[in-house]
Amino acid sequence: MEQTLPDPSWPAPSTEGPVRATVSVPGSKSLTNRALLVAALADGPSTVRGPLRSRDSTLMAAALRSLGITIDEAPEGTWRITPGPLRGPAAVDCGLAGTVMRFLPALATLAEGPVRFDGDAQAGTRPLATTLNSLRLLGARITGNGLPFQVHGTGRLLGGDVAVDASKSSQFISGLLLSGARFEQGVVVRHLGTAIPSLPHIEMTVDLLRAAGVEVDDATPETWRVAPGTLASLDMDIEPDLSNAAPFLAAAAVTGGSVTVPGWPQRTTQAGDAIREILAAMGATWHRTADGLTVTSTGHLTGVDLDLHDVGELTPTVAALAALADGPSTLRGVAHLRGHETDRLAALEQEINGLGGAVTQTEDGLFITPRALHPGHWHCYADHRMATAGALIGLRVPGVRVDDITTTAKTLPAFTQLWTSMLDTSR
Ligand SMILES: O=C(O)C1=C[C@@H](OP(=O)(O)O)[C@@H](O)[C@H](O)C1
Ligand SMILES: C=C(OP(=O)(O)O)C(=O)O
Repeated sequence: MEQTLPDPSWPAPSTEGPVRATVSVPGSKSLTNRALLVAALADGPSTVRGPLRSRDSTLMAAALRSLGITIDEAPEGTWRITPGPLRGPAAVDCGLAGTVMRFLPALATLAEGPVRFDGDAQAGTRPLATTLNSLRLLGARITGNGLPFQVHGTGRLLGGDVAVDASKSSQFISGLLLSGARFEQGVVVRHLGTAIPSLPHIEMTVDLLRAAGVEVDDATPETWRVAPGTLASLDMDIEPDLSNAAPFLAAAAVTGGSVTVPGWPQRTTQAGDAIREILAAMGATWHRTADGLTVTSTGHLTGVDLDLHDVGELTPTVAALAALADGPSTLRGVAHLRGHETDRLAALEQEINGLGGAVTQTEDGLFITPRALHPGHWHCYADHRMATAGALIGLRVPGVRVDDITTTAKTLPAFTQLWTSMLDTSR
């Protein structure tokens, strides 16, 4: 007898009414993984409150533990990180995490012994050679030019001046800066190439290093100088992840509702903060109170022409919003998204068009003309932000099935619970 296998895809919930909810979003991936790394290099134990627990941060923590760092997790969610001598042999699983594959090799040069790096098959397609070559220029011995590769740590790195082409990822620069104070000569990183994407993420790196007492000179554009020295231990709260908050705020925007995210920081280096102004440019309104950031909308969104170079992480959410807007949109400045978890420009074009949309890739972005969309399968390509973009479109288009919603575990394992309870409280 023929058997039909159950469809493992996730039926994205849709709603005709406005979404009205308060959604508490877990900690920032970018802050959590930087805090872990800086704490691992510090001269004493650090306390990190409210860290993100997700695949990317678990991989970072596991890698640091295998290198000799102690990370104790208290039940209320606080991490206590106690540095120790960094040592190999160790094995680092990068998964699909850019922060692990591009931040940890520099730290691994400071370990005594070999450190082997590997990751998901799809991680092998993400740009990485710049990280390895820049470390070689600073004195490291590394075998391999991409995943898998091995850092032959000697417990020290000379450091000094290095020129880097970071036009494909800001993480090439952040990775060198984060460990740079522990290099014998510190590090001077100069960018040579077309514009660096995601600059707020480099500001976040500099900010965190300064919080650890490291001297960083970023007065010259596209040049960073990290003085050699010790890193002080951290005592910090992790902000909510504002890029992960974006699809929830966008849910208010596309349904004519109102969503509040508690704990929205007054001042932040997170690129995701830009979602406020993007939603405002599309016709929604936002205001901040002691309760958090609230986005309210009539449900009618205008098309926009936006350069997302600094905030590329938001592109899948913004593309989904644009597909549901009243007029066409152009998203520019995000050619580097071809090297994210998947080629996000190709994936967004393919998936929105698969539901009847009209999206065209340009050299550095997307041109999106809203069309009436129909039910269908939405493929994620192992990309957490493709999954949440599919959920957002599904809110307004009944019958969208997201093929692998579990990929949201990369940065937000609780996504489906938060999404469905946002809808439950709205009914
Ligand atoms: O340093 C970081 O934490 C990040 C930097 C950015 O990478 P790119 O510069 O490669 O875009 C961003 O997109 C990524 O999600 C996180
Ligand atoms: C690009 C992203 O991640 P990563 O840190 O793996 O580069 C992202 O989260 O959108």
